Amino acid sequence: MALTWISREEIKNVLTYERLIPEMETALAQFSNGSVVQPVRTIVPVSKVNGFLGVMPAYSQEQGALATKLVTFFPNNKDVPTHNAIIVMFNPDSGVPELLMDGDVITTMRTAAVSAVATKLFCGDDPQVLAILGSGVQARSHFHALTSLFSFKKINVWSKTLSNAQKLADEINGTAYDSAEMAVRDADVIVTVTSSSVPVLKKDWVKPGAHINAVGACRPDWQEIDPALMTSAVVFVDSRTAACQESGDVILSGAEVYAELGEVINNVKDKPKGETTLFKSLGR
Ligand SMILES: NC(=O)C1=CN([C@@H]2O[C@H](COP(=O)(O)OP(=O)(O)OC[C@H]3O[C@@H](n4cnc5c(N)ncnc54)[C@H](O)[C@@H]3O)[C@@H](O)[C@H]2O)C=CC1
Ligand SMILES: O=C(O)C1=NCCCC1
Repeated sequence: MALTWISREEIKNVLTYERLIPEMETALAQFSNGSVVQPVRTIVPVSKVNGFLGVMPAYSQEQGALATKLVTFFPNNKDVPTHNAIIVMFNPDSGVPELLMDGDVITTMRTAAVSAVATKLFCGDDPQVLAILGSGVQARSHFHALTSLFSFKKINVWSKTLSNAQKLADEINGTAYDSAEMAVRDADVIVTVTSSSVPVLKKDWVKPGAHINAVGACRPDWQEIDPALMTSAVVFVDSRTAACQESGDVILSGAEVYAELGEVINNVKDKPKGETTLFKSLGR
């Protein structure tokens, strides 16, 4: 059996947000209309580092794709990234494994591309101010994905450590804040991309009608969002089943999930008008 390896450099050379964002819109639509088989991932806790191994299989007959992503999240990593992933592709007719590829670049870009789809659905064409809470890998990918669609007049950055916020702000021509409240108060789009397991974004700080992409806190006992914000915003998810099993922000607040993004894309659910919207991203 000859297994082809596709490296992160090869993936970086072909993957662009211009291609990925429309592909993610299609994938979300197919997931929600049932044409993709994608059970909630299996999580193997690695408790000594408060991390996990996630096993994420999927099958699309339409696309002739049978694959599994294996991803680790070790939040205490310092000299290597906190997330590491590989993807295995099997021949969908024979079940023979054919491709092994880097999963880091895809995880990094795919996550931001899905937030970009959500932002485009709920924010109109002209959001002016973007706030990013967090300053790691996803903070950077979200900057790139969102600025591939929108021309923000101002980009605010907050991080737990001010020097990290400043470093990112310098890279992206943004403004660093030492208070999350100050960073988000005039924002039309807010992205929470932290490894925090307690809320970093409060309801009272958010401008009514803003859109939030809540990307961290993917375990049932972790939160990134104030419960009062979860229950007052219109909440969207990538997968309703996953949100009810994995999202502490949904489970612990008791927030109602209004719709999957795919249901809005498929015109099964209406878009809210003028309300604060929150996309709780868990990953696919
Ligand atoms: N929804 C999805 O599909 C995906 C979600 N994620 C999640 O997004 C988040 C960010 O991921 P990366 O940027 O790759 O990680 P990273 O390790 O590169 O960055 C993490 C950021 O969180 C900050 N942070 C850590 N603890 C904090 C705390 N207690 N309070 C506030 N900030 C804190 C760090 O300072 C850093 O800025 C993680 O929670 C990760 O699991 C990552 C990939 C996919
Ligand atoms: O979808 C993914 O990949 C991940 N989601 C949550 C955090 C770990 C990676």
